[in-house]
Amino acid sequence: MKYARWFIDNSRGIRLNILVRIMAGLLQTGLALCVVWLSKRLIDDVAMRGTMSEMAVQALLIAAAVVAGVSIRQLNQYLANKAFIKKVAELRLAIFSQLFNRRLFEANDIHSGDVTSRMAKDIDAVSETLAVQLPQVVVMTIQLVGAFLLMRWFDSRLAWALILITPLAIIIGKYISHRLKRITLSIREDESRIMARIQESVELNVVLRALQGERWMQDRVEELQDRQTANYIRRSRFMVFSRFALGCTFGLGYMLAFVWGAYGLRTGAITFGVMTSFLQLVGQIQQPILSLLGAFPSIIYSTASIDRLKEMEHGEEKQSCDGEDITTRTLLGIRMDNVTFRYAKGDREVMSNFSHDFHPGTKTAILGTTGAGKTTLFRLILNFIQPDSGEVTFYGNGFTHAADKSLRKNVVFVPQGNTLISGTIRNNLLMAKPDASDEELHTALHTSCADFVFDLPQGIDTVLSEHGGGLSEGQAQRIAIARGLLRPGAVFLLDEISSALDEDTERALFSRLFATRPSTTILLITHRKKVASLCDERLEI
Ligand SMILES: Nc1ncnc2c1ncn2[C@@H]1O[C@H](COP(=O)(O)OP(=O)(O)OP(=O)(O)O)[C@@H](O)[C@H]1O
Repeated sequence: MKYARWFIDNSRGIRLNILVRIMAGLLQTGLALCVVWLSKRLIDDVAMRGTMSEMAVQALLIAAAVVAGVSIRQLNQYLANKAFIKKVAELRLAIFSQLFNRRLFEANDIHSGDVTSRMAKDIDAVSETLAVQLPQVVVMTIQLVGAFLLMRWFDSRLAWALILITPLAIIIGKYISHRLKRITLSIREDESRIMARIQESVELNVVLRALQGERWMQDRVEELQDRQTANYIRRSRFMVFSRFALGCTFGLGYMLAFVWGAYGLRTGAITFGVMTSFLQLVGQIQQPILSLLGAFPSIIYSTASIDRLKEMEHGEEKQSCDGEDITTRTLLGIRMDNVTFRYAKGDREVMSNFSHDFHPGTKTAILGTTGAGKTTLFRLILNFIQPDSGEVTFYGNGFTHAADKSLRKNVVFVPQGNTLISGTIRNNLLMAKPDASDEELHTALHTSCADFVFDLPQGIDTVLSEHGGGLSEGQAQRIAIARGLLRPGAVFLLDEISSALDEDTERALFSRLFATRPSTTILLITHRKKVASLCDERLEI
């Protein structure tokens, strides 16, 4: 039921397309049944007693119905492709935007390689079911009912005999669906693990080679690959078995119709026309049933994918107000009152009853041993994580507000490490302020001591590869600082931004920064005493 709800909710945007295809499918069914009826008339009435011209008219009618049927099928195919492409794009965008709303630093975070796999394979699987398979199932069901009713009109006993096979198909289907879903889930999970390993191998290629860990990594991928292959084969065997069982059932059904018809012809109970119709109708009942059986595994696979996509929706970031950014022009201070925090239940407390007041406009150096909780402090201020108890409050001239996502516009955060993306230096900077003028970009680069950019042959339009590839660590760090400087914000959170800089550049950087931002409240994490001595306050964590 929950899957039905998901499909209904997500059919938005392609409902008209689906409706048109169902109507077209109905028309197609009507035409196919018309062909059956016209064939019967051609044989029983026109061929036996009619004139040549009547026969020609009848044959033309059949040909027209056949051509119309084929045209509608092609149109259906085209519309199905269109709906599929549209749904994939829509779902991908929706899931992509959720990436920026999910709660961060959760214990059960999904691996980035897994996210990539879900965004490709799972989205394709559910879109295929939603846009292609399900509408086809509706049409096939209608076709089945239509053919059944027409057959009942010709000979009700035979129709019932054939339809009795269906419960058998349902029982077999139910038996395999449960196992099929389990195998599919484990195939998808392994796919995610493989993608995660591949992604890490690309990203940490140099490290792996230096550690001579290539063989180790290849063995891990091979293990996963072997397990996945075994599951794929298990699933195929399962499908072969089920198709064999169902194929036999329907094959026998066809034979039953054939023998029944032959017997009827012998006893004179039916005409040659009825016999022809029988055989056509048996085909028309079998074909939708077989198509339904074909659609069945894909639908099962896609329910596994829905579960995996839903997992990505979970854990929306908390926000106290209605999502509007709050921007304040006053100087801002940050007060931490008795803050206690641990990352997950059972973990040790990273912070216990921590209190401190970062006064408006002050520059505070935050020092402490590795793992003491300095970065965690920044995450709390940015509200990426929330205290288990205690409060983090922003305050200023007549302004007080609990730390919240809506206040992020007032905070500039420059994390440690290389955080540049591929593309030009300009684009890396514009990410922080899309409408920044050239002058603003130049000023930011100068303040962050990144003047070296102007000496590059392509200057600010130099193209970088992944993670700012093409630059040294220290150069990338300074561009990341310039990017932060383009943001508005009365509070700067700088996490070891000068760790890759030489002493002279580091001193120049902080003196330019403090000179150009005299009233900005700056919290900077550092391990260097010299940097700390440039600040108004020191906080040991
Ligand atoms: N996402 C997380 N999940 C669980 N524990 C975490 C997570 N991030 C950090 N921790 C733990 O919280 C503690 C504080 O980490 P934090 O990154 O704040 O330290 P730090 O003082 O910034 O260290 P460093 O100077 O090495 O950057 C560490 O013991 C770390 O193991």
